[in-house]
Parts: sequence; structure tokens; C-alpha cells
Amino acid sequence: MRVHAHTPRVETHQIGRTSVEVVIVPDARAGGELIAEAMAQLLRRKPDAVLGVATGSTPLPVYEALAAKVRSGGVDASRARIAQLDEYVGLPADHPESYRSVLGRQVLQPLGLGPGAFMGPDGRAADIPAACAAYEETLEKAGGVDLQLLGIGTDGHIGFNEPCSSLASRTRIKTLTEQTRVDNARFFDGDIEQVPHHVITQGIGTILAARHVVLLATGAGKADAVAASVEGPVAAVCPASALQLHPHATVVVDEAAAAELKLADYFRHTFAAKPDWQGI
Ligand SMILES: N[C@@H]1[C@@H](O)[C@H](O)[C@@H](COP(=O)(O)O)O[C@@H]1O
Repeated sequence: MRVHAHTPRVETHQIGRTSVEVVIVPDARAGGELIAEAMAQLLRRKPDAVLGVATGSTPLPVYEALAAKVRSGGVDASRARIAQLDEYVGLPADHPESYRSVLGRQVLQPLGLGPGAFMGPDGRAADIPAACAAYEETLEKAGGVDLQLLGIGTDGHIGFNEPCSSLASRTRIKTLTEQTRVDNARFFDGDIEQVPHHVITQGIGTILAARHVVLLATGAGKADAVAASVEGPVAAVCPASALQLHPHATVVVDEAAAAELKLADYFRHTFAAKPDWQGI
């Protein structure tokens, strides 16, 4: 990567951005390292930063790389706060596949954080709308999410905002599409009957309120969704396209997920010409 010595030094979060930044990395591991380093830089600047975290297979290399930095002393995450993106409705909190449990195993434990560092909606609440409103309030009281990590569904969904979710939506209950239940059955012994129909998810408006939104997509199965999100129109039918409205959105894709991008060469050139200190 070339560094322009004469470029004035400005912190990444101060730069007024006008478009989604697409970063093409060789593989998932490199994507994980890049995003973990952005999280580490954030925590060095703001030790009690709120990290918004996603579930699914895609973010795992990020969590592994961040935990490795913590273990090696590269960053202190002991004051980090972790905010959940979405949750199944009706699963006991201690069910191994509730997203609260998953994030406990994949994020909190490896970072050495206790339950006090965790914020998430109550998927077992008797009054779901009240639980959704309470989570919005929790996020607001925490000062908002500093960096929100996202994966993407094959249909372009982010969190559990399925196609045609309002781009202004806040945390609320949603019904999963059949496709998402099929996709997620692998976490429930391959049995779709065990996959809940309902979920609580941060809305698209909630996600867009984070200071920095970082979406990671890996594998050929995500190539169409990535191209639609980044190069297609902003449209509720492709929820991730809402990132085009955000002043600081980064989409990190491996070569396979970048395969349908018409502007891939431009994205490569732009990132290669970027000063190292600027980060993502
Ligand atoms: N709610 C999650 C999303 O947050 C995630 O982005 C998506 C893709 O998962 P994966 O990364 O495993 O492909 O799955 C679920 O629907």
C-alpha cells in the first residue's frame, strides 16, 4: 500500500465520506484481520467503545483475529461494550443457538468480557414491542454503537431485516423468510422445524445510526447480494443497499464475493492508493 507523506493526517472518523468504501481482500482471513484491526484502533482511541456484533459464519475470522490481538497484548478490550444485532424470539436465553449464547461463546468469552459488557434485546419477553423499545433505549443510553459489524444474507438482508424492511425501521419483531430459515437450519441440527419464525432485529434505521458500519461478505454465494447492495439502487428490497446512505460504511469482500462487482478494479485501485494511517 502506498503512503502519501504529504497527505494531512486526519482521523478516520473525522473524514466526511460520500460513498460506501469497498475493500477487496484475498480471503476471509484477511478480511477478519482488516476489520479486527479497525476495532483495535477504535478501542485504542476509545477503550469503552460499543462494538455492534453480528452472528453467522462470516464474522468468525473477525472475532478470532480480535481475540488474538487481545491475547498478544496488541489491544486492551477489557472495557469494550458489546451490542447484539438481532435475536430469535422464543428461544430460552441459555439455548445454545440463541444469539446471546452464540455471542457469549464467540465474542465475550474470547475477549475476557463478562455479561455486564453485553447489551441485547430479550427474545423471551412477554411484551416484545416493549423489549424492542427497551433495547433502543439501552443503545441510546450507551451513547450509540461506535462500530457495527454486519454479515449479509443471500437475499441482501442485514441483521434480520428481510427484503422490503423499511429503510427507517428501528428495533422490532420480524418474521423470517423461508429462505433464511432454510439457511439457518444448519445451526439447528439441519431441522428447519426448530428454527424460530420470529426474531427481534435492530432496524435498518438503528443500524444506520452506528458511527461506522462494516459489512463483511465472503464466498461466491454472497456475490449477487454484494453487487446489488453496493452498485444497485438504494431499495428496501435489498436491505444492505441502505449502507449507501451512511456517511461511513465499509464493505469488505473476498475475491469470490466480489465476483459480480462491475467496479472491482476501481475499488482495488482506490484502496491501494489509500494512506495506511487512514484505516478503513
Ligand atoms: N441474522 C444473521 C445475519 O446477521 C447474518 O448476516 C446472516 C448471514 O449469515 P452467514 O454469515 O452465516 O452467511 O445470517 C443471519 O440471518
